[in-house]
Amino acid sequence: MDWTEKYRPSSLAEIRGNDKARDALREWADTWEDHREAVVLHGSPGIGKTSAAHALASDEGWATIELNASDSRTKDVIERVAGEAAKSGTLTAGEAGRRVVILDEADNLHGNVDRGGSAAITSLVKEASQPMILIANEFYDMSNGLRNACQDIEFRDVSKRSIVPVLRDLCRKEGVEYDDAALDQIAEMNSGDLRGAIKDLQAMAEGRDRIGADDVVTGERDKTEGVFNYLDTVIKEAGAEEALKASYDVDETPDDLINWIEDNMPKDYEGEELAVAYDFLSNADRWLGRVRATQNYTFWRYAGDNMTAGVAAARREPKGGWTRYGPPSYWSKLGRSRGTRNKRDYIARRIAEAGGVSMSTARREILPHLSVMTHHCKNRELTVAMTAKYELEAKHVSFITGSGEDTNKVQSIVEDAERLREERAVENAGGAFDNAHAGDGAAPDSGSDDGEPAQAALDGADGESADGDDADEATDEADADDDSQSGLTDFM
Ligand SMILES: Nc1ncnc2c1ncn2[C@@H]1O[C@H](COP(=O)(O)OP(=O)(O)OP(=O)(O)O)[C@@H](O)[C@H]1O
Repeated sequence: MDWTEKYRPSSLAEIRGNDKARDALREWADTWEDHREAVVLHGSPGIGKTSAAHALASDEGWATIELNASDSRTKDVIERVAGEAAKSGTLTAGEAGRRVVILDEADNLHGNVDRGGSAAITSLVKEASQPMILIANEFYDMSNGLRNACQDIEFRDVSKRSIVPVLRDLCRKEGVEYDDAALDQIAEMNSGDLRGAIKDLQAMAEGRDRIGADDVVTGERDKTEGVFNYLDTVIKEAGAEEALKASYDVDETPDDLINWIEDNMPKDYEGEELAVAYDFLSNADRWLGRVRATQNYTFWRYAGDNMTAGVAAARREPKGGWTRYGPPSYWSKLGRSRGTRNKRDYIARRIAEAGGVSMSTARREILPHLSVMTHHCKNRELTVAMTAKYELEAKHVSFITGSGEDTNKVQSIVEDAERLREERAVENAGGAFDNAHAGDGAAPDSGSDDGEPAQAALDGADGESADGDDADEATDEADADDDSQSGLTDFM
């Protein structure tokens, strides 16, 4: 059995490393009758938000119902639960009949925004006759209205100091011996993610009576070895079916595997086969998105089929020789934790909307390119222009440029961008009847048409990626170029 489930805290007292949040949550519950507000628990994945919600309910003797915010059925269910409970509430005085709704992924309503998802959830939250606990990774990805309708409690990453004793305790309960250094290392590797640390510990304990410091390192190495073999099979030689079989031996989730394939496949594939393989990867990506939105892990299969059998089937001719495959780049890896993935996807969405390109072009080609050009805000003018065009907040600028969110540099860029946007709004108001902009809902854009790489990337149609080196080339070029040249015109 999964240790994270087996040892899931059953009472708030067992939640580690977030004492302040824990006390605030209890206080919220104890005073719920008076304020009747929902609460949102927010913070990185794996630090105990969902566990705290359930533990609280168990402490209070409340029944729970857990729903996913982006699921289209959620609204109906909440209405039913809230309605029913309201009725029974009149019969049973006191709290015995209380039900708490736990609403996961409250920051992931984008897919539903068009259909009024966020507004619908907000009004439910406001009207609910029962306590509601919302869970989010990124508080600021929630709509303004939804944020304002809730109290909020921040969960912080669980410090290494709090993780190690949990691991030690689990080892004792499971009768596994350990080196302190090994547990230290596991805690370190998982930087704040207690669930990740527990999962690593369990994986390492399998088939061993003792976890030594060496095992921790070996564990990592073995894992990578497996991926290289898998890549060799899928990219170089296997048919679809054989490729699928190889994927059963890899110790990586499809979420991680797609990054490995995406970064290494273009080293061997070219032309038409590359384009077809990219299509399969986009399909896989969509299935991964569905898993994230619904937590329905059976979809992983479809993601796996697309990225494995699909990529193998796209190959037109056998690939010989030896290729230097490498671990996923910084940019692909960023997708690994839900927090950063949300930020990355938010920016990609802004780029896609403003530039009329697909999300995947925005994410895989334009975003890395912008990042190189604005690294540490070195090209300030461009960074301001980008911030204005895509209407980015400080945290997004920080994400793209690598400069700290709270630094003066980033803050002043956001302010200047705001000013720039206002100036342009005034200019544009003057030319509101200008047909040249008719139907262009995006931020003002002079639409220069020279052949700069950034321009090409920003205009790039999705199907263009027949030459998979495009993105790399564009990035290299930007690196080598004088930054003030490339792409600037597009924002100005
Ligand atoms: N603070 C904590 N104290 C004790 N156990 C924890 C804590 N955080 C995580 N865990 C362990 O990790 C598992 C998963 O945690 P949980 O699902 O509550 O995290 P989460 O913050 O809600 O993550 P996500 O945002 O991904 O849902 C729990 O079942 C428990 O075993």
